[in-house]
Amino acid sequence: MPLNTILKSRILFVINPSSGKGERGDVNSMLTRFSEEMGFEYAVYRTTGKEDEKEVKRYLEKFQPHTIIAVGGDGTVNMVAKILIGSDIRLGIIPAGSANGLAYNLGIPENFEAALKKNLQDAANPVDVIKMNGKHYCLHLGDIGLNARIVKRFEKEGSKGMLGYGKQLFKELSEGKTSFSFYIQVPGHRRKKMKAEMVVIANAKSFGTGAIINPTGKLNDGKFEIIIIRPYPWWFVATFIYAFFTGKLHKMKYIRVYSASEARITLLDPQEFQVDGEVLPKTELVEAEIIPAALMVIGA
Ligand SMILES: Nc1ncnc2c1ncn2[C@@H]1O[C@H](COP(=O)(O)OP(=O)(O)OP(=O)(O)O)[C@@H](O)[C@H]1O
Repeated sequence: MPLNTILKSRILFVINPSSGKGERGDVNSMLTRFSEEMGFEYAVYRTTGKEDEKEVKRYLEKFQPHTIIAVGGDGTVNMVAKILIGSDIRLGIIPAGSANGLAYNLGIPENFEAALKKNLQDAANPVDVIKMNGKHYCLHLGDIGLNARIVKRFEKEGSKGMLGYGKQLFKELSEGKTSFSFYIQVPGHRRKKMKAEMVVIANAKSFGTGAIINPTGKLNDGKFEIIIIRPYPWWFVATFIYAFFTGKLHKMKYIRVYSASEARITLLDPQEFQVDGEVLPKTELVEAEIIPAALMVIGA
C-alpha cells in the first residue's frame, strides 16, 4: 500500500492474548510509535475466546477500519477472515500462535515488529477461500486422517511448538497406520473408491512446519488441490520426508493429486477432520467448494 494510503487508513488489531507464544513485548507502545510515525489511526480488540466474532463485527461498525490485522494463530486469522469474506477490508496477519500456517505461506516473519512493518508496507491481493460442508471457511488447509488425529492429540495434551508436533507425529506413526476408505467425486473425473492414510484439501502450499504438502498450490488460482496419501510401506516414510522438504511430493508413488473447484468425499467410516487447525467432530462427508478471490490479504 502506498504511504499516502496508509496515512489516511484506520487499522483494527485483533489480538489473541492467549495464542501460542502469548502477547510478547510492549505491543501497545510499539503500535503507538508506528501510528505516530506513519500517521494511521488504530484500535485494538483483545479476544476473550467468547463472542469474539460478534465483538469484531461491532468494531467494524463503530471504527470502520480499512484493514484488520489478526495477531494470533490460525484460529484467530480464520475467525477474522470469516467476517471479511466478500468485503474489501484488507486482512493482515502477525503470526503469534502455535500454528501459523497461512502466515508461513505468505512469508510473514515471526518477529512482531518485522511482521508489523511488512503488513504496513505490502499490497493486498485477492485470495481464494475453500468452503467446507457449507459452513467451515478454509484459507490454509484442511485434512482427514493422520494430521487431523495429530492436531487433536496436540490440543488434548496441551503440546506446544514444533517439538510437540513431532512428539505427537511419532506417537501416531508408532501406533501403526490406520487407513480408511472413501469415494471421491471431482467434476471431470469418474467417481472412484480409494483408500488413504490421509486426505488433504489444500488452498496453500505448505504446512506451518514448512513441509510442502501441495507443491502446485496457489492461493489465487480459483482452485484447491486434494492430495491423497495412499497406504504405503513403512520404509517409504523417509522418501516422503525428502519429498516434503524438496517440493516433490506430487511426483511420488502412493500420492494422487486432484485440482478442483468443487469436490465431494464420502467416507465409509467417520474420520477425524480439521480445518485451519480447528479440530471438528469426526465426519463421514466432506464437501468442498472454492470461493474465488474471497478476501484481500496483505502480502499475498
Ligand atoms: N483470551 C482468551 N483466552 C482463552 N482462549 C482464547 C482467548 N482468545 C481467544 N481464545 C481462543 O484461542 C483459539 C484460537 O487460538 P489461535 O489459533 O489464534 O492460537 P494458537 O496458539 O495457535 O491456539 P491453538 O493452539 O489453540 O490453535 C480459539 O479457540 C479462541 O476461542
